[in-house]
Amino acid sequence: ALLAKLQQKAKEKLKQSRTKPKEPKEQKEPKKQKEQKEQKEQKEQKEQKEQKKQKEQKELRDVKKKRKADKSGSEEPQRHKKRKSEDVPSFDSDSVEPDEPVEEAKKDKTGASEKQKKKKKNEVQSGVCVQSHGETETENATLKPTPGKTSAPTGFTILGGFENKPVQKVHRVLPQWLAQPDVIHRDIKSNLFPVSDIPGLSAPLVKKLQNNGIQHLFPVQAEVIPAILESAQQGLLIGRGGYKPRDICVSAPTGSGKTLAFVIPVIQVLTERVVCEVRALAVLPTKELAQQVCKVFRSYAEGGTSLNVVMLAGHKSFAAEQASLSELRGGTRRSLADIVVATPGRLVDHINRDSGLSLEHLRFLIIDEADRMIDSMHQSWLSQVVKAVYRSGGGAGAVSIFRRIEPAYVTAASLSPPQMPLQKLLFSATLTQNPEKLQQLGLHQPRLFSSIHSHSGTPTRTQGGYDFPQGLTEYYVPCTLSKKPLLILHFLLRLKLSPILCFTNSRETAHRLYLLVQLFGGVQAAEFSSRLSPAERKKTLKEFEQGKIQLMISTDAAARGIDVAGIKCVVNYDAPQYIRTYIHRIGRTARAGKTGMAFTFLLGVQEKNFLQMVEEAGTPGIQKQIVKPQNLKVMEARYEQTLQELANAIKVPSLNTFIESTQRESSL
Ligand SMILES: Nc1ncnc2c1ncn2[C@@H]1O[C@H](COP(=O)(O)OP(=O)(O)OP(=O)(O)O)[C@@H](O)[C@H]1O
Repeated sequence: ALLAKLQQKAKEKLKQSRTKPKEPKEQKEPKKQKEQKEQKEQKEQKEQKEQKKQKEQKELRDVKKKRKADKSGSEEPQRHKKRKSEDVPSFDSDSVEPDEPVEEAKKDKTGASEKQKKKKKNEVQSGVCVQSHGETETENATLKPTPGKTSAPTGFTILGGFENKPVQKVHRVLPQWLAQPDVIHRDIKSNLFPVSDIPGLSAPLVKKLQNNGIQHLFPVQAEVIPAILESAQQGLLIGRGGYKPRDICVSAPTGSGKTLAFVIPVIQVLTERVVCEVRALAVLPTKELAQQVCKVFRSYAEGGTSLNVVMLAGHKSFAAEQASLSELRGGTRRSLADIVVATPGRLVDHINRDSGLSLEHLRFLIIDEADRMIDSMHQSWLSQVVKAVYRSGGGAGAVSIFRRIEPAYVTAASLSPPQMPLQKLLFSATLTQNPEKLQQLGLHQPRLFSSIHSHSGTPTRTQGGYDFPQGLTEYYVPCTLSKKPLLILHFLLRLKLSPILCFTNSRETAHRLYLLVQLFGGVQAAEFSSRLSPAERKKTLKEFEQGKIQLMISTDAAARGIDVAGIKCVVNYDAPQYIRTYIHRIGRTARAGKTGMAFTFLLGVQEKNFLQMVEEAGTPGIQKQIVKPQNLKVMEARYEQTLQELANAIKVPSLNTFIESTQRESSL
């Protein structure tokens, strides 16, 4: 307006100068002074107005603030501060925030306040990447590009986050049933329970146990037997209260008596059955284990019950197994088996070839060596079994208790109609704690029984570790490859540690060592591996058990579950590669509360890794056992001669080749 006024005045002046004669110079000066004076006055008035406006705004804000403070007296000061900007409705870019010190409120060249800059700096430090929109976007639009910084082309401003930050440790959180198991005491000897005191155990079975020389039950049996019996309290056809019973998982050390923990309750529950149908199925990973478990089932089924136990493990021809499963009478097929003990491969064969194995009445599915069986899930044996169990669907009438429909989801509706339950019972000395692996088993409200670790006397469960038998003493023997055979001979002939169960990592090593010991003489040895037929293996095991064999050299075929009484010493001729293998191997001794020793021969390169692996597994302690070279010297001459004989016998061109091949196989 001032400019327009001045222009107007200039125009008028020009007009006057054209019409009027020019005034003398002295007359011009006062006019200019007058104009400057006017401008000054106008400026002062404007400044006064501005100050007044600011003062009013401040007063208004103060009043509002005071009111708010009265209203929410308990509010945190930080939150209150944050609201300041919200409380100032007419805050524009030119006004100075009155509550802040003047320096802080000062604007920089780009128009952003110090406070805003600080906020931005914090965001950069915390590595936040925010999308700029609304107010921030406008700010960005007016921001002049700073050297070294690139503005984001897509509406996103990258504020940083490239610097190294410490990675947060992820802690494993187990489901409650895995994290809080029912505790089983690991110390067998001081936790024996008289058989007659076990709740729910029938008198005939108590008698049978006593007749078999069992006066007391081991901790795992005292916990698990009543739990299984309780879940079948209402009989075979219906779960307790009409509901499906909980599945049971048991993790207890090797040799702690897990077999009887499922054999006894299953026999007791099935004794009440009227019609013979397959109601219990035990699945085990190897033929030898199936035979062993079958033997235990038979010993408790015979005399006193009419239960039939059938084994499907390939020890007989398929046709012979088929004949033992069912018979045709009066045009209808009748089951001849109440309890089936099987290996997964043979079991699936019988299901697929419809050999007369009906699982529609199955009440107990026992998975022994469960972790190993989960590993073999790729064979999909479990899904085939479950399919066979629910094959009849709703055929026997919609509300009949014989109706069996595989529950997809557990809901009130799916659980309310009573139906014949299928209960899974899992057993292992090294049961996985991996919920993802366990999920493959489709467990229903599982209940875990697990042994305790009591180094300090306080019962605490091994975290991520394993349980070792109480009576076991572990040793490792540092050695060289060429001295290994001499060491085993030293253990047998000089230390008199027989019977020894010796493990190698391959059947070739087992075979060569067997030949070497045979040629050396003075020791009754045998090998046990897939080189032998099932019948030969059975014979070897029997002879070993009878004490006819002093040294049994085996692959991991005998590492799991094999129960041979009287093994004093286990030798890991080749160090095992996995901790689970180690635990099962050494668990062939110190069984049923007895004592035993386990030696592991370690090459220099293996020592560190092996000891770390065993330590992490929670070993109560592994001792170093040094065999002095002079102790082996007496046998060396004979040993060299034997090696030559062996080289000729197995037609290996030179001794070096023998040693080299052994080296290759036994390297970790
Ligand atoms: N209550 C008991 N009293 C005496 N001996 C028992 C008792 N229970 C089991 N045993 C014996 O203890 C030994 C080990 O039992 P079992 O084979 O069931 O152990 P396990 O826990 O299955 O071992 P693994 O994990 O190695 O398979 C067997 O010889 C068995 O006869």
